[in-house]
Amino acid sequence: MRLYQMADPVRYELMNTDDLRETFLLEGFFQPGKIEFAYVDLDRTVIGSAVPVGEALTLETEPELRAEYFLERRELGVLNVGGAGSVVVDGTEYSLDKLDCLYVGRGSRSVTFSSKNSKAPANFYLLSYPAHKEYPTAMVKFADMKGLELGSVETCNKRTIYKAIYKEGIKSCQLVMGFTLLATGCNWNTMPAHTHMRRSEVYFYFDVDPTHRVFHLMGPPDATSHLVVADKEVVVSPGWSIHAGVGTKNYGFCWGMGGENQAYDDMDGVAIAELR
Ligand SMILES: O=C[C@H](O)[C@@H](O)CC(=O)C(=O)O
Ligand SMILES: [Zn+2]
Repeated sequence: MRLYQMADPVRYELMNTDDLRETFLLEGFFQPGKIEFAYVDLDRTVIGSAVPVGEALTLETEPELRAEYFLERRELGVLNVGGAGSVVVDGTEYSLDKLDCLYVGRGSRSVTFSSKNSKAPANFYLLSYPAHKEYPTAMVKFADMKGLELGSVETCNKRTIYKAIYKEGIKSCQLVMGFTLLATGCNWNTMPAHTHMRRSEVYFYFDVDPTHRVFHLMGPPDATSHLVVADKEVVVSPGWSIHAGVGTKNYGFCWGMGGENQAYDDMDGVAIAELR
């Protein structure tokens, strides 16, 4: 498992493009037939992917976790951004079509991933945080999520926020997870931007046209930088950093958070004119 150590705002100011990319941008997930993981020291986030092709893939513990099994002290969120698939948790099967989301509670011993059709494999995005108690494993289908409409065509940021794991939805210890889909012709996410010191956030961009890119904006509001992000890449956002982006075309992204406060609207907003 790759290990990432986050930079603080002081080191951030000294970083060039390569430094920024090596620290905040995680590439190389979604290898066919494999499970991939990265461990980020910030909030002890584990980020991963599972792309089952043919055989089912099993969630194995990692040496760095010093745990008998992966979810011994952790909880896991799973979002399918590929073809139809299923996840079996301790003998119970959950069928996940594209954009269906599963929460797997602490203490679940056996987790396996499979695809319905190897030619159109499931692409499971995985996000895990430490958990202090067990909450029941639960799935929410895309069709049953109530979207929150934000933005407008005039400001190029018309988009729908779908919350899956959150206070009024699937319960968890600290994981908050959902995704945002941009309307055709719109390209700005999370603008106006915000920070939230009580939680770090992980952005996973998907459905980015392979010939297009998203310019992800990060950093303190008065000292922003950008990362050029391709499809299925991940950006880690510390509490002191804004997280927003503008694509050369519309796209989707999964946002996931860990920390001490699950209130979705606990954000410190930044006026657009304050950004530098
Ligand atoms: O803290 C919450 C997150 O930054 C995202 O949910 C914001 C987002 O999806 C959007 O505005 O498009
Ligand atoms: Zn946020």
